[in-house]
Amino acid sequence: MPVAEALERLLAAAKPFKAVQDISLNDARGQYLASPVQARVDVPAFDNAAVDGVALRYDDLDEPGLTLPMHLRVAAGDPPATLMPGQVARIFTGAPVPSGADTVLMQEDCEIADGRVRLPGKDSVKAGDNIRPAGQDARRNDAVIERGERLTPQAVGLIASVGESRVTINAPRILVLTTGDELQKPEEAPQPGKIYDSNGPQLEQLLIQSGFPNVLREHLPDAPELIRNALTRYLTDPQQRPDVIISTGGVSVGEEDHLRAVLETHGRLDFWRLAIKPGKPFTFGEVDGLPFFGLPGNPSAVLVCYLMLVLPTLRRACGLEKVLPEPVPLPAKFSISKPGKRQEYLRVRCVPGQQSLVLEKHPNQSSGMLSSAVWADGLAVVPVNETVFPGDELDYFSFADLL
Ligand SMILES: Nc1nc2c(c(=O)[nH]1)N[C@H]1C(S)=C(S)[C@@H](COP(=O)(O)OP(=O)(O)OC[C@H]3O[C@@H](n4cnc5c(N)ncnc54)[C@H](O)[C@@H]3O)O[C@H]1N2
Ligand code: MOO
Repeated sequence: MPVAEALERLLAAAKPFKAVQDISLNDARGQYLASPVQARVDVPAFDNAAVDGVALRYDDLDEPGLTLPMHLRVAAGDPPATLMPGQVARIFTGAPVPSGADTVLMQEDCEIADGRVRLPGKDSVKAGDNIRPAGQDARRNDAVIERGERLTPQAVGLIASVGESRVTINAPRILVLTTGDELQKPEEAPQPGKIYDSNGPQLEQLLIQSGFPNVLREHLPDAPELIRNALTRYLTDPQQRPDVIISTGGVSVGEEDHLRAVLETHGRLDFWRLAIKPGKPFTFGEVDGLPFFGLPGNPSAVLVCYLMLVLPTLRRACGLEKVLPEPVPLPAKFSISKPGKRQEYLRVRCVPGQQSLVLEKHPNQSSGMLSSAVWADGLAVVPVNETVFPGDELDYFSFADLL
């Protein structure tokens, strides 16, 4: 199955997460909103001065050089005041513009001395100059951030500006199951024939960095009975029941690859095997109504499948429409002379070229390697059946944009 079709099916199957949580805005950066935030107030709440200077009525500027006493002084935080025709007010940045005034002059553009101001003529000023109108940033009752949006620091600031101190976020619990008899924990001494688990730590950090911090992790041996028991335990314990399950390993064709069989008997297998490199044995299905992503065991396949297939699906379940960043077309600095049967995601670096940034490929693209993924700053996509020559443009996704 082509990658695009698999993604379409995953997104279509994504059901909104039921697990939501009401949290302090101070803890919300990086999280996905479960309901939109509505402005309680206009922002700014009142017309206010954008500069330090003088507030007046534009029509009072008919006589260039006219010198007037300043009747009022309004600073930020002062209550609203009123200005009569022919009067001017000393005003400071952020202060409410007095009713009756429609223009603010910057103090550098007029002469202020001894409580009086010498005014310029109309030709150097426009009515409304230097006033930030009420509601310019947000209007009362409007949604300032939509459901599904991921909260950036700026979004946190905007939500604070409309008077909200708490938000409701998506809070799915994600169970990560690593499988394989060959795996051992980092704290154990190296054993013959064994390798250290890197998928568990990598996947947990990918989830946390992309806004899903509620991760449970367990390692299981290559034993179908034990895998079934563990699933049953998680599914029947309300304290631990996940909203999503992601496994790594055991989805290929070998005799020790049991995950797919467990999925078929314990739940439902929707699809298996994609034209994606790395990640061919990617598996998707459902267990007890929960989405189940079976990622291959190779660590770089885990990275690519998570970023390109799993994360977009999690984001859609949060309510987000645009689940992948726009790729940037950039010229390759390398060639691939043999067309592939799978869409390939190359670990690349974006480096300065003669005319633009260009893509450099790591010389070793083995899906068992992670050092090339650490060297890389993103992924370049080579479509099925295509060759690449230096200068050909490829779609590039930076890790920073993807996460
Ligand atoms: N006869 C075939 N063999 C394989 C095929 C195939 O089409 N026919 N596909 C290959 C491809 S492509 C991939 S990808 C792998 C995926 O296999 P599995 O998903 O069943 O994964 P495992 O066999 O369990 O592991 C693959 C590889 O990754 C290592 N691994 C597993 N878990 C971890 C972990 N948590 N941390 C670090 N490394 C891990 C494991 O030791 C293996 O070396 O199948 C190919 N074979
Ligand atoms: O699909 Mo695999 O991850 O290329 O080795």
